[in-house]
Amino acid sequence: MKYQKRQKAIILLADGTIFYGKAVGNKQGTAFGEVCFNTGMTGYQEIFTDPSYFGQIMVTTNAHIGNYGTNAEEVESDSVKIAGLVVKNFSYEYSRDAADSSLEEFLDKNNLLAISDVDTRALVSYIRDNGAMNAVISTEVDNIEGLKKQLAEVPNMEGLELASKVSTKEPYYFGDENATYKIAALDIGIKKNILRNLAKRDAYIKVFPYNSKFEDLEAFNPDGYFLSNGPGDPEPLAEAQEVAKEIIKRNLPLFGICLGHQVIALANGVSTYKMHNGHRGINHPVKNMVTGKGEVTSQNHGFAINREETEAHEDLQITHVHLNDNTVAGIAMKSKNVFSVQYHPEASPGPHDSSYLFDQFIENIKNK
Ligand SMILES: NC(=O)CC[C@H](N)C(=O)O
Repeated sequence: MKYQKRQKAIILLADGTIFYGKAVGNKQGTAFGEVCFNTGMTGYQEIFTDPSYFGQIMVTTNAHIGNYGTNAEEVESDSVKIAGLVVKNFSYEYSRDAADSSLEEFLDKNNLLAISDVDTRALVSYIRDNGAMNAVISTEVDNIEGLKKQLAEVPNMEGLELASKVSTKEPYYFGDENATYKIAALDIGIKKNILRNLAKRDAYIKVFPYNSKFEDLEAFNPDGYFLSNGPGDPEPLAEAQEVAKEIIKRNLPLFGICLGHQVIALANGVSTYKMHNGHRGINHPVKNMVTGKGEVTSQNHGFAINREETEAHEDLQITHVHLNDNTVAGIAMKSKNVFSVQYHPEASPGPHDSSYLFDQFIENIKNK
């Protein structure tokens, strides 16, 4: 048996609640972030590398994590983006032909602190009841008071701008340069599978840093514009909102996913708010209000757009609704070539019910 004497570890929540566990591997250390949970039964590697999770400590509700190893191609960015990991059973062994390393090696390479043997069911039901909050995971189990002090200094997710921490520093290209359509994508935390989905639909994409100006994107002479997913609060993203306003003003084809959707709402004067607990999983039910059809969707967000303000807005239509809590899951502008969704049609991980949204974007470009 590997690591028979593993370090004791804790997760300490901002309200003082403690859950106990053990460090994964030989790791020792401390990591801070906002605690959140994902209910997906599969797709842990995609989750851990999704830039939208930057600054968050991930609790997985699936009881076995690591059992199918990792594969260099199943990433949503070039590194692990979560701040820390909390699991029930961590599998040091893995069995899958396509895997090229164990999850333990993968996390070590990325220097990520993970703790296991935590009663994640109790932890998740606690944070479901008490709402999103900051937390620390640590092997310093005898330094609770010290950890509490440090934890109190960690900034709140509300109001926090994080896109700059994960965005590309320089523009780059994705796909085949001879493709039919050119798309300018603003990277406020973009997932690779969004780029793959656009490229697969005959698009050549230029990806721009979070603080680019509309003119920078326009200089690529794109047929369509895309605003990506990403971490943190959408409210402080003034530059991205400005880009959205300029695109909207010119009635150019625009599609936004998750953080990008929130930015489009803000550009229309609709406010966003922090949810009690976000939506994170791969079986979230959404109703398409235009077709009346249901979709099972992949979701990962802790903020949402204000429903009343969206309803009152004369140029906005609610196209998608989350069936668990009636929050707005998608919007379109009535007089413009602009639409967006709060969830993840790129589905990495997740079901493919919503991939038609990428087709719709390409149609919008064609019809322009
Ligand atoms: N996946 C995302 O783009 C998340 C958007 C935003 N950071 C939120 O938590 O709501």
